[in-house]
Amino acid sequence: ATATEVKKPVVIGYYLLEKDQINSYADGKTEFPVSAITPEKARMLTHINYSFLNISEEGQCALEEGTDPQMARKVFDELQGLKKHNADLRILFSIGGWSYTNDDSATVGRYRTAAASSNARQKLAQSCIAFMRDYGFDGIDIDWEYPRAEDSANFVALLKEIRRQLKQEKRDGKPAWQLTIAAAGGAFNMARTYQYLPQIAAQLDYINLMTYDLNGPWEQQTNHNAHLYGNTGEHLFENPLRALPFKPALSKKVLEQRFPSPFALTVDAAVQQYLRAGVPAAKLVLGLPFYGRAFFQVAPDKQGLYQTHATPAGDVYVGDPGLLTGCDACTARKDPRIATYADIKKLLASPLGYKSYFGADTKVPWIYNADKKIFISYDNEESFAYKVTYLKKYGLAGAMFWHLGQDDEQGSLLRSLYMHLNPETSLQGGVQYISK
Ligand SMILES: C#CCO[C@@H]1[C@@H](C)[C@H](OC(=O)NCCNC(=N)NC(=O)NC)[C@@H](C)C(=O)O[C@H](CC)[C@@](C)(O)[C@@H]2OC(C)(C)O[C@H]([C@@H]2C)[C@H](C)C[C@@]1(C)O
Repeated sequence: ATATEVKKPVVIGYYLLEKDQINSYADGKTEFPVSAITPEKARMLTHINYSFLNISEEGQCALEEGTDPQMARKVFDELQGLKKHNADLRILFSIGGWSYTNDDSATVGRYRTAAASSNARQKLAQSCIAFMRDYGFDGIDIDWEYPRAEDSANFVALLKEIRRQLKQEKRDGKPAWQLTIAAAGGAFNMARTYQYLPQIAAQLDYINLMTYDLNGPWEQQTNHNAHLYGNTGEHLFENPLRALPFKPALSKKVLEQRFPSPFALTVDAAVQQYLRAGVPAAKLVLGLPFYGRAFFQVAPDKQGLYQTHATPAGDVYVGDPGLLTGCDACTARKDPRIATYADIKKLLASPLGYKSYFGADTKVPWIYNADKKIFISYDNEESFAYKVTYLKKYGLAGAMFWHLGQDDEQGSLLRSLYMHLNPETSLQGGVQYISK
């Protein structure tokens, strides 16, 4: 490669296939089988992260209990098969995810324990690398949401152990093994490990920022899922990073400069906080949501923005699954609070009164249905254009997104993301057929 050749931006797509979908994979009824990742899509991706593995009771990398290993192998072989369309494509598996690792999860203890001693770390790392080799993966992504402050040093030690063992694994002729994590996209979750970020980053190829879920039914007012910039009308927060026990202590002046407070919880705020922590921009990957979040009983002022709402906030949804009028898929999934980009496009095309707006300052779209008093915050090709311009401005490695199965049939979001990241390709009219 010529010295001047700029590294291709990464496009990291999470591929979710839950246990029951794996077990019934051969029945042809899978919602989003690997075959839905068309050759064209495979050529627009640099990484696919299979979600999720868990840590077993024995402290090892494993399929979720009750997963049929033969069917899992079929799925993984199909994922590896995508490389025939794109020789540079890397397929990693992701361990964890919200359900297995949030503070109230039944299995979060396994993560804390696995990181808490050198024996446990060595055993987990060894099992993950064996799993990776056995199924032909190209690396490991850890999606622990989130290590607590008291877990942070152990978390660094775990990453070091995995990296140490990966270095021992010969990988002649194929792309080097990679180790990545999914990391907090908001200052509150970021605060837990903030002071360890340089040490965490040193072990990693990429840090996938979950710069979404910035607002949801847990907030008093409606606001955006993943707005790039703030708005003077939105709720501001005291900056939790300012209160961290920095050693040596930072002067009041430095604290005020580094951690503006109060501040708006935005994508830009998160990226700047990672950069100020000393994380190399070239390891940062900007997370994009392929889903939107719906709020109910929302007043019409400001087209539903920054209004009170009545949306059940619990992890398991209780209430009418049909609240998001017109979203049959949401009703089938029994949760009207999360709509895929595909669902949202259908709602906007329907005669049900969903109107879309775009924030001149926040650079994200939203929907308000005055008749049904429904507010939906989401992302689209327009907000992605602004986010790609932003990530290029700060020299980030590229984009990640949650998740592949939420795009529309044609894969419009992925294509717009790819084209904005690779404008030279789009000049040649469509995805370059990378034949290798
Ligand atoms: C990492 C993650 C996101 O987890 C999703 C769950 C946790 C889903 O979370 C998200 O979609 N989060 C979007 C942001 N992504 C992440 N937090 N993490 C991430 O992107 N990592 C790369 C939430 C909104 C959800 O639907 O949770 C419901 C209760 C509301 C829950 C927990 O019952 C659940 O319901 C379904 C939809 C049936 O899915 C399962 C899970 C049991 C699976 C296991 C969780 C999953 C994949 O839907």
